[in-house]
Amino acid sequence: MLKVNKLSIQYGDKKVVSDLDIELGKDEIMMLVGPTGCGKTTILKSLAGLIPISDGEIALPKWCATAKNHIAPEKRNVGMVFQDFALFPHLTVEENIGFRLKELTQVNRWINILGLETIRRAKPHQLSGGQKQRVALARTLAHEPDFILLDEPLSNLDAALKDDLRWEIRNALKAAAIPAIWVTHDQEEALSVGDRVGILKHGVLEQLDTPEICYSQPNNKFVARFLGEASFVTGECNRDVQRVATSIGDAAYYPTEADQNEVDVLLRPDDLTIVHDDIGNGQVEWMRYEGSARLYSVIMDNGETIKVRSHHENKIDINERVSVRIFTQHPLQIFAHN
Ligand SMILES: Nc1ncnc2c1ncn2[C@@H]1O[C@H](COP(=O)(O)OP(=O)(O)OP(=O)(O)O)[C@@H](O)[C@H]1O
Repeated sequence: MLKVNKLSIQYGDKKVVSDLDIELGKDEIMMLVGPTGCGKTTILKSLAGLIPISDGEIALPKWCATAKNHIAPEKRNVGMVFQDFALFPHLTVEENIGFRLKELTQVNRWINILGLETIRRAKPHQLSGGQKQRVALARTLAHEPDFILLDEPLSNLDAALKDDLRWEIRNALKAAAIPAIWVTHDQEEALSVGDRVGILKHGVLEQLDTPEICYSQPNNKFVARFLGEASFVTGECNRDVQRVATSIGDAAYYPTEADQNEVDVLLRPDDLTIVHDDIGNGQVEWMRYEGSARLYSVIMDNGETIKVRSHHENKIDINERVSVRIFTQHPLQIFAHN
């Protein structure tokens, strides 16, 4: 189990990470996301012992690092997987995976699990990007680290490959039962492969929870906007029946402190329906074709802008009148109106 307690990190006078608390279960995968420059890589480096911390502690059962008690990287038994694979070019796949290992059981185990048998004697320059990343992962896992840090491991690979490989990585981490922190810029990846997602802003963790909770019950509008398309419409809460009424329909809501009369209601594009309607309640501003779906931006007659996702066969031209309605059966998240 990995425990990070009130961790703060500074570069000179500049505080980059503040009061970070994370506790990971023994085989838990935490995705770490946030805008560029918010401190994700800095956090990974501090956990690996590559940079000093200014406050707080990082603890595993075998050691505890603090500002005064720095633990050297090689004493932490941490595994790292980078976007550039970092393989030794002159060594074969099996030599890379077994680098400095005396015993080859783990090497053979991960070659087998990650499907590298046919390339075990190849050199890195003979491998595709996906194969290189599998080798890098196998090397990390074969060394049996106590925890693993992944810094955008898939960002140098093409989209089709990413999809499969992210699941292979998740399955391998689970098979190894090692806690992992995985930094990504890909929202879909963050929501689909992690057990929990941490959303960071200016070095502060805004929310750390399951993907479902972060997506459907974000703590604030920043988190809501960061994880997927988010529209906000004005609503009025009726506490007696726990429903919120808006200009495009009403729905149940998650009770929060923002439970005032007037609130802002979070709508995801899939919470809504859109049909062509000459009278309607809004007008299509733009449409983005996504293959199986179409994403519409609609300017409502009351001035609010709403994004709606619809089946690809539901084709509506720009500037056409439409009717947009709330469709979802699940409660909606509300925020204080501003
Ligand atoms: N060695 C350094 N010295 C001084 N400032 C640094 C150093 N490394 C990073 N920073 C600053 O710390 C902040 C956090 O950087 P970090 O690389 O951790 O962000 P990030 O969230 O990983 O960004 P990205 O998503 O772009 O990779 C940034 O403002 C960055 O400019």
